[in-house]
Amino acid sequence: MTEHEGVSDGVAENTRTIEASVVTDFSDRMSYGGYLDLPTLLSAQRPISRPEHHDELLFIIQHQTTELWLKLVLHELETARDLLRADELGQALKCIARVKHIQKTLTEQWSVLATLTPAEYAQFRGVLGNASGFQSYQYRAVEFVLGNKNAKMLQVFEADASATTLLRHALESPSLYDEFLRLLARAGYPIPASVLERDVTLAWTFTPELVPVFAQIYGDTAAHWSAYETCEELVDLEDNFQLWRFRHLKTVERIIGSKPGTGGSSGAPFLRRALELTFFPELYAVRTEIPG
Ligand code: HEM
Ligand SMILES: N[C@@H](CC(=O)c1ccccc1NC=O)C(=O)O
Repeated sequence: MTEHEGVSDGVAENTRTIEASVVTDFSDRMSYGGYLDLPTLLSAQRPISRPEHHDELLFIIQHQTTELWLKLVLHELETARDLLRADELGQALKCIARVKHIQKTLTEQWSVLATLTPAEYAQFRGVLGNASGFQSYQYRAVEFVLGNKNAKMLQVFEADASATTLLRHALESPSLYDEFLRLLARAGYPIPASVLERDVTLAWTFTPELVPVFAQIYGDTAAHWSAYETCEELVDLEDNFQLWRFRHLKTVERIIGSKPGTGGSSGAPFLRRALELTFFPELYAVRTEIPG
């Protein structure tokens, strides 16, 4: 032992001394793996190709991590919607800010899957049968919470009672946009009664009467700051959502070209049409009305 051991021990070996205070006995204590239930999480990757294809693990983990993030996106968006209902605008914006970061991560993550070549994917695509991301109920619930409702999307979940319950609840609840418009009405903005009383189970469609309301907000941002800020946060959400859809489409094009999808759709052409969907059309239309 040298007199400098306290600071230099292990440095030459490129190892770090574990401090004596570090807890090592977890026989009777909460541990990392126990808290996170890692045995469950890490036993949920079960490739089914035989012999097992090297890249199937990538395919599974890409989907599972997306589903985990979607779970949090849904949690945050539902909370944001409830906070808008309670006129807690600042707190709602905090949730939306978090969702925006998750969306960026999800969009960026496509580059990992893009390392899967067409030939590699073709070697195990067959085992997927008719499974498809089209059957992601969390993805569909996020679309619903953002207002793009479509009751027909519940059809594919008929054999899955818990997915149906989750989606039916999202279908029948007012969307984030519905609650924002109700908040604006409470704040004195002239939101038409037809908007406030609409059937919230239907997809939101372009409502021209709202454009002058937003034109007033965008025409004097200082006077309408909190409404304006929320509008721009919603535009960010839609923008990010579309970027994810675009990267999905482009990844699909490079991996399966124009092959039909395992879910039974035409594949890339079907995904391309999703780029025409919009959550907050009036927030885009208002831009045309800005003088100049
Ligand atoms: C090799 C990679 C992938 C390919 C070739 C692919 C292909 C497709 C195709 C062709 C569809 C249309 C439905 C069908 O007929 O199957 C679809 C839908 C979908 N996929 Fe993927 N996908 C891939 C990866 C992913 C990943 C990683 C996710 C993340 C969860 C995902 C989520 C979705 C979702 C949510 C839909 C429904 C989209 C909509 O309704 O517009 N996909 N995918
Ligand atoms: N629809 C894809 C298959 C696919 O990507 C997939 C299969 C099972 C579980 C999730 C999937 N992801 C997205 O559609 C295809 O047509 O190749």
